[in-house]
This record gives sequence, C-alpha cells and structure tokens, in this order.
Amino acid sequence: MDKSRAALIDGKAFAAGLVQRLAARIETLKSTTGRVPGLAVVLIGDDPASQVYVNAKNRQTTAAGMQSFVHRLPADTSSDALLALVDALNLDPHVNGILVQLPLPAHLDAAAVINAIAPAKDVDGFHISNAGLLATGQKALVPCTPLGCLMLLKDRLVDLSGLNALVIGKSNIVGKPMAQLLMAENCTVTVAHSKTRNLPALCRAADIVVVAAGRPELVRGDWISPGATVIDVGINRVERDGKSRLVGDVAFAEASHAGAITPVPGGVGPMTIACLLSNTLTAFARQHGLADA
Ligand SMILES: Nc1nc(=O)c2c([nH]1)NC[C@@H]1CN(c3ccc(C(=O)N[C@@H](CCC(=O)O)C(=O)O)cc3)C=[N+]21
Repeated sequence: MDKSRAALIDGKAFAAGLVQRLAARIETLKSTTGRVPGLAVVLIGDDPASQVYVNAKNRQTTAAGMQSFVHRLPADTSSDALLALVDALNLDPHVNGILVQLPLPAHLDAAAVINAIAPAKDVDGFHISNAGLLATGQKALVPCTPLGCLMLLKDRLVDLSGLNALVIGKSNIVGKPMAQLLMAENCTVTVAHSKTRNLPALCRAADIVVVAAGRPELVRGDWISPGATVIDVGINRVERDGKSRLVGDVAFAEASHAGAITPVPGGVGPMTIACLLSNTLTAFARQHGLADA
C-alpha cells in the first residue's frame, strides 16, 4: 500500500535562515549607525527549563551580532525591585528589547510587570498596547511564537485567504494573537479550548490547525483532514519507554495524511527564538526612525 507522508515543515532550518538574514542586516546597521540592537532578558528564580531557554537565547542573540544583557534575579525578588529594573531597562539606550521570562513566581503580578515595559521595547508583544494594536490592525510588536507560526504557514501556503483555520488554545501569548494574525490574512478562524465541545469535528473541518493546548498528543490523527497544514506549538516532556522525550500537542506518528506538519522538537520552538531576534531588530529600527525590514 502506498502510505503517503506529510511534508515536514522544518522550523529549525527556516529559523536558521531567518537568523542569517538578521545577522547580515545587523552587520550593515553596525557599519552605518555604529550601533547594534540590544536585548535584555530578565529571569527570576532558577526553573531549569527557563535556564535552558534563556541560555539558548543569549547564545543566539550574541551569534547574530546583537548585544545580550541577561539579568538573573532570585526567586524571592520583590515586585518593587523588579519594577525598578524594568524602569532602568526602559531608560537604557543600549537596550532596544526587554523580555521578562514567564512564568513568574506566584507572588509577582505578571500583567503589572509586562505592562510596565515600554511598549516600543516589548519584544514579546505581550503589553496591552501591542495586543491592542495587533487586534486593530495597526503596527505592533507581534508575539514571537504566533509570528513564527504565521511565517511557516505563509512559506508553505503563500495565500491563506479564505482558508478555515482552527486555533486550539486561547492564551494571551499564543492562541489569541495567532487568531488575530490569521484573521488579518483573511482566514475563517475558530478558536477552541479545553471547554470546547466536539473538538474532533471542528478539527476535521480545518485547512489549517494551530495547536497550542499544552497537552501531549491531544490531537489524534483521525481528527486531521487529509492535506491539512498542522502547526504544533506544544513542547511537552514525557516519559516513554523509560526515557524522557519531547512530544507535541499532536500525535505526530498518526498524522501522515496531513499535507504538512511541524515536528517537535525542530518546529515552532526554534522559530520563537528567531522571531525574538527579529522583533529586537524591528524595535531597534523603529526606535532609530529606520524602516522596517
Ligand atoms: N517572556 C517569555 N517569552 C517567551 O518566549 C518564553 C517565555 N517567556 N517563557 C518560556 C517559553 C518557552 N519558550 C521556548 C522557546 C524556544 C524553544 C525551543 O527552541 N525549543 C526547541 C528545543 C527544545 C529542547 O530540546 O528542549 C525545539 O522545539 O526544537 C522552547 C521554548 C519561550 N518562552
């Protein structure tokens, strides 16, 4: 029997290409303006997964020719101390982008911290001002993960207009901005979540499925319409055959009849970091009155 294979959407390779193009532009900026973009990352506490991500980001920021400023603060940092650091970074001319690693320890108010970041330096795109600009079709800094997903979708499908898109997950960080971006591309967008009824049927009607549910292998193969494009945002660490493994929110092995699918790892994750660097360059350019790329 001919068992066709879904095309693999190689986020890792796409991200590497994007970072290469960013590095070239940064090199040019350096020779014309004498400046390079700077990214400040604030990490509170010692969550091991957050450490790994911040280290990867620090390495790639430097490799792309940008300045990286990492601020590691103890888990019991006070709200006042954190807000004072954010204020200082807002005023620092060498810092063009600010990222406060989430989740924060429970005693800190994430929304208050995010909204204290100068919107022009909010390279996560989480500030209410950027969320509002995106929702109303104005020039915003767009959250990195949905921005990366959209790049992969446009690379694959070119024109998304009129397609049925299902977004599973309604977080402020992924689901909501993803839905906004897909609406801006003239998709017919459905947003599903943990209380949604008959998710399999909604999924079967979708040309595009973006899954950001945070539940390992939630989406089964028989939920996916033949030829659909599947973007798996999930990164779940699970025990399998006595080993620790990463799996997505989609049962990847069951999805061979999809048109195309992102793997985990090597799909959306690397795009998130590449888009963070892209947003930092965008923020730098706008702060210096230069044109967007
Ligand atoms: N303010 C804030 N902004 C963030 O963007 C943010 C955050 N907080 N908190 C934590 C999450 C997590 N995150 C990841 C980014 C890239 C990979 C990534 O590149 N993963 C690789 C490798 C994964 C591995 O091997 O462990 C992959 O999927 O192929 C993973 C996770 C950004 N986050």
